[in-house]
Amino acid sequence: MSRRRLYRLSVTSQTHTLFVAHETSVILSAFQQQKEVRLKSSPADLVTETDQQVEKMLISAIRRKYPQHRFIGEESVAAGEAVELTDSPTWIIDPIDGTVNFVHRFPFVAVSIAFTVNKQTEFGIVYSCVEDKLFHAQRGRGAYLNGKPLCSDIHRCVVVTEIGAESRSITCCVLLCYSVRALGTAAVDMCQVATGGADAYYHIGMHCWDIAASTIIVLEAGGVVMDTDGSEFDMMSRKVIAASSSAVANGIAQVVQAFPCRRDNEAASKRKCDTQSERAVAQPTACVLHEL
Ligand SMILES: Nc1ncnc2c1ncn2[C@@H]1O[C@H](CO)[C@@H](O)[C@H]1OP(=O)(O)O
Ligand SMILES: [Mg+2]
Ligand SMILES: [Mg+2]
Repeated sequence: MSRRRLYRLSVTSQTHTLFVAHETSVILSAFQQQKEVRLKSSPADLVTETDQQVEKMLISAIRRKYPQHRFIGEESVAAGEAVELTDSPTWIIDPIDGTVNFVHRFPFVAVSIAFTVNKQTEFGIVYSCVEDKLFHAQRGRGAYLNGKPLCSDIHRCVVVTEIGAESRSITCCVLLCYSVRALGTAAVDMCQVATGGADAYYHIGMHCWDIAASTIIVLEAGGVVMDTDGSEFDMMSRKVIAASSSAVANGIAQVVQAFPCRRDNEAASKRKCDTQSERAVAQPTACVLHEL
């Protein structure tokens, strides 16, 4: 499996070459192997050595180039780090989205990386490794699948969601739409809305690293992203609807009944984290994502 995709990310005045392919080749070679699996919060919340290894590789590569930048990584948070989204440049990373799939060799697993400045997402990358599909979007510059532009001209009435321990609202949407799908990776589910494979996606209980990158991909493809109650999307709320149009999104918001979820940044939100030095780093927002 020698598929390689090379991205050059230019952030502020610096240029950093991020070999997304290097990390994903680790995932692909581990995909067929026997894995040692550990449980996190529930029997459906798994982690493998590969999740941890890929997150470490990504963070150390980015940190070498941008020592001032901050990170929110799924496995770092599982190891005890706080979720603090500040105005500072922040990378939000899910090293393997779809770990249950990865463990079972169900071929939908993705690396999800978003980059935010002033709490706004500047770009997002979702790489569905086995499918070899690379979705990316940059704020104001559109969304792409393997380098080809995406648009949101879609009317196929397929809804994607996840049916996990915390996805109790699925029955509401089954009544509403023609068909429901669940791929087992929130990032790829949401990219289906960006491609037009699905009309809508909703999920309650996922985390910010599951959907940070795919949110900008849906928006830049012309789609709509909102809270499950129809209010403005809040990345930390653990509730999301993504749809091809406001009408579809609002239709889902009317039937989905959310249940209480602890916010991703609940503990951290009480802390003051916008220091002067962080603001200074956050000023230049220009960033460019090039496919080479
Ligand atoms: N507590 C939770 N409830 C629902 N979905 C969750 C969840 N925690 C993670 N997910 C994500 O939901 C999808 C599976 O249903 C995956 O994207 C999975 O991410 P993960 O594989 O990175 O853990
Ligand atoms: Mg995930
Ligand atoms: Mg994960």
